[in-house]
Amino acid sequence: MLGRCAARALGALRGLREGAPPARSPGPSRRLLSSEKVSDENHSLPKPCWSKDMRLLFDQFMKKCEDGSWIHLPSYEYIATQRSQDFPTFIHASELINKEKLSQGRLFTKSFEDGLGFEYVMFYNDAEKRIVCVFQGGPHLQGMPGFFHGGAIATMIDATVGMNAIVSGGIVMTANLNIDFKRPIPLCSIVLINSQLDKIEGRKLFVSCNVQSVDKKILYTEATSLFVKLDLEKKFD
Ligand SMILES: CCCCC/C=C\C/C=C\CCCCCCCC(=O)SCCNC(=O)CCNC(=O)[C@H](O)C(C)(C)COP(=O)(O)OP(=O)(O)OC[C@H]1O[C@@H](n2cnc3c(N)ncnc32)[C@H](O)[C@@H]1OP(=O)(O)O
Repeated sequence: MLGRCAARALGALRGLREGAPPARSPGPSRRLLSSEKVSDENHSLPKPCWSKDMRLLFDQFMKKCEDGSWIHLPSYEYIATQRSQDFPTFIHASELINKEKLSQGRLFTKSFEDGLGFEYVMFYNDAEKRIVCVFQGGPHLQGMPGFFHGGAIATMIDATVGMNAIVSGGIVMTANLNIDFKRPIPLCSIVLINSQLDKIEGRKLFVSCNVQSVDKKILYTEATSLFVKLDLEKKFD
């Protein structure tokens, strides 16, 4: 059975999509799909730009979802601005940023054309408090020729450990992120980002992660992070 915090966070994630109907149930999605079905709405569903290997991994994880031990996490480009009152940081941002600009806000990882930037899908295991992200990076994420930019890797790590912290703790922000880049990651390869909630101390959530090749033979990156649950009474300057 899904923990209360995880259920609430998952329900909120679904309801945050621009124009999305309110989430009927905060429980996990039981809608099982395979890579043959293509959607351009929920970005964590198979798209034509996903490689065969990415689809294969998607199908393998969707199989693991069948007994409820793993949950396929949804992912959308836009966060409904009408829900922004729920988030103190957004309230502050809306005071500083032009309303029109704010309405153009889009999740950074979703700002590239299909296949050129960040293609990914995340799966959550509530019993083990971990998330696996299957990431296919596109050619526009290049740093050193032929390899991913370190900032692109950091972004995907932050997104994955961040999602783990959100599902475990609710509304959080990254306070600290330490990354060891051990091997360069070839451009356009598919990797697994394995994140794990290590401990919770009051408002602090400690999440670690590694980035591995799909065959798990190469350890590319390791990271540790600290997320802090936002104090809803506090105003940010
Ligand atoms: C449930 C609904 C979910 C809705 C989700 C909506 C959309 C989801 C869609 C996609 C999500 C994708 C995931 C993306 C993740 C990306 C996250 C980010 O990138 S966040 C952006 C980068 N981070 C920031 O800008 C944060 C800037 N910092 C701050 O705002 C603040 O410092 C703070 C982190 C909020 C903490 O400030 P606060 O005043 O609240 O706390 P304190 O300072 O009192 O600290 C509390 C506690 O933590 C310790 N702490 C704080 N910072 C650090 C640090 N850097 N290193 C070590 N320890 C730190 C501090 O010492 C206190 O500890 P203690 O209580 O023991 O004294």
